[in-house]
Amino acid sequence: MTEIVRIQHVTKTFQDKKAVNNVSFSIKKGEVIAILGPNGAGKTTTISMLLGLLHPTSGSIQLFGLNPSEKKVREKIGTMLQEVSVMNGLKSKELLELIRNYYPNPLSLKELIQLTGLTDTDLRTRAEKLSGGQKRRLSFALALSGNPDLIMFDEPTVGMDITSRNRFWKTIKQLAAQGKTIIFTTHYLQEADDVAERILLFHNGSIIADGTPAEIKARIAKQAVSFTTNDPFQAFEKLNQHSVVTNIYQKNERIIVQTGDTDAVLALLFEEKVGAQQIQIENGKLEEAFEQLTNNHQEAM
Ligand SMILES: Nc1ncnc2c1ncn2[C@@H]1O[C@H](COP(=O)(O)OP(=O)(O)OP(=O)(O)O)[C@@H](O)[C@H]1O
Repeated sequence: MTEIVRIQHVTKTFQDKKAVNNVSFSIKKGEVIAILGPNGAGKTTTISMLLGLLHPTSGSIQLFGLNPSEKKVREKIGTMLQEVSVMNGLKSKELLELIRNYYPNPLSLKELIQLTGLTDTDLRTRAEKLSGGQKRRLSFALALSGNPDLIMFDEPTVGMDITSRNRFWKTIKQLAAQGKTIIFTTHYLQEADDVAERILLFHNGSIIADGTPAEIKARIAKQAVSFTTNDPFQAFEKLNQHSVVTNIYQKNERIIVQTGDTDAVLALLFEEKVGAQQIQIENGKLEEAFEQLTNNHQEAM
């Protein structure tokens, strides 16, 4: 598969603050990537460098095998930044036509309307009179107007209501299905889990985990099998002898068996005849994985 993004040993220092610290990763065509992390993790700085708006203090960045600031690269990129600023004096439709004309292979107005949900009223309104939500729709349409191969967003859903948010992610999934490469930053674990195929988890300027949402969960969130039984004491005794059981405890009426292999524990429940009822498999939550990863990392430093 074609490599679209390659970042090698990139560091960005502001005064003596290392906002991004020796980060390397590459992204292939068609991947949907979430850059996830708490405040100050280095997400915006990374996206800004990918967009060619900031230059790395050291290390190298290539997009489509070229420098991010080259015209050939810029024509293939669409973006919507946190601060939405649009040109005053023009109606949305005029602005869209203007920007579309910059690109060799733009999307039609009809396609842009279909993708972003821009309304007739939006299109007729002058840029300075647009509401926050209308501005967002316009800037999303502007981002897509050049029919970009690579789309990058910095916290795209901040300030969107739930309907706009759902619509936005539906469109992103549609674009991903067409083979577009998509990178977005977010604080929201749920968003990363729902939309991204791969998460780069940033903390203090470094990548502390890189994998699918499922891999990140499996790596550290504990999975468990839980059940009820008439004889908890006997269940404890029997299950505790097996090395596949990492921890066992009782919570409310349920016995919780933590493990790296829920299938093996399930088999044990029947082999050991512990009288298990109402059996459930509990998968680790991404929220917990996120907290544990960032906490562990802090402790290690
Ligand atoms: N222009 C700048 N000058 C000085 N320090 C900066 C500058 N830009 C960012 N920083 C610092 O670099 C670190 C990383 O900032 P960055 O904005 O990349 O984080 P972030 O993960 O996007 O955070 P948030 O989620 O709050 O937007 C922070 O400590 C920030 O204060």
